[in-house]
Amino acid sequence: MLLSETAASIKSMEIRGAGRIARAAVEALADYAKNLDASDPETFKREMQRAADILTGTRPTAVSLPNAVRSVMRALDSFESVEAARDAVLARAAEFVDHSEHAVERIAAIGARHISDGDVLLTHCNSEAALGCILEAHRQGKEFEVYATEVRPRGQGLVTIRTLNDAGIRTNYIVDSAVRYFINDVDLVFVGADAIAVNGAVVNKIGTAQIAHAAHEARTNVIVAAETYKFAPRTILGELIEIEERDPDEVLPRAVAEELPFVQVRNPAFDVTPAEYVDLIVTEQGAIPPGLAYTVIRDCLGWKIEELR
Ligand SMILES: O=P(O)(O)OC[C@H]1O[C@H](OP(=O)(O)O)[C@H](O)[C@@H]1O
Repeated sequence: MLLSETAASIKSMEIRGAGRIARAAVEALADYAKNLDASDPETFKREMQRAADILTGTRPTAVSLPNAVRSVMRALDSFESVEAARDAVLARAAEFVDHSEHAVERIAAIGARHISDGDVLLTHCNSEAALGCILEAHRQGKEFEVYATEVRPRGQGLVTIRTLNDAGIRTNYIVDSAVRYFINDVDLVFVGADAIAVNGAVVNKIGTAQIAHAAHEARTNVIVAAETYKFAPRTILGELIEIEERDPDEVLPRAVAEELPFVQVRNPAFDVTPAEYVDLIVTEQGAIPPGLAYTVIRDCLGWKIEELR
């Protein structure tokens, strides 16, 4: 796939899910590097940076995207020839994809430990990391039931219920607004993350904060499954995660909206769940309380404060 095609697919959400977006971007960068005809290393680096900017500009919220792109671009910090730079990019990209795939497996193994026989789980949206935990617990023979939300407006819940159904897991499909109605039947909420701030706040699909709030009120634990590259280093400096607001057409057909000139359709794709509504974040490095998010940024992402400016 051409770089522009990957970028378009990420933007249109044909490629979606924070982890998948990160891997697709890195693979597109590697592909671009493979075919890039540059006369000197500086030109190579400049062209790569242009490609990196196109990819990171597609969706603003999932921090996995800039983190992944930056981890590959750091290969270009020092190099002697175009060939050496190309090899370094390809090696870094392969390393990232491998790390990402292993991280999802490791999270599944750690997260599954928190699921017990007889549990009723609730999941929102379609998170590879969160579903990995649920599927792994099922694979281990644990008997449980899942509530999965519809996920307006894009309906990612349909992907989730297909996966759960194919695995043979008993699933209840509910509209997003039915969460509080059912929350007292739920033992554990399992969701993914698009970004995690230094204060442990979790940015995830719109509706997650409402679910976590209802869970908090019902004393139901909320577990977030997220690879370490979803933690956002720049939040150390007080930077907020940008919340993507998508096309109103996703919510209301344009023809209907046009008949209602006083109505503005708002379509934020994500919301922020405060750390106090999150009980545990499962990463590939282990499970941590949200208050330890800073240590993940410091120890796993390997960026010094000076580099963040
Ligand atoms: O990386 P994984 O765990 O698959 O997904 C993490 C999150 O990414 C998705 O965003 P979108 O559907 O791309 O907007 C959802 O918000 C999901 O919870």
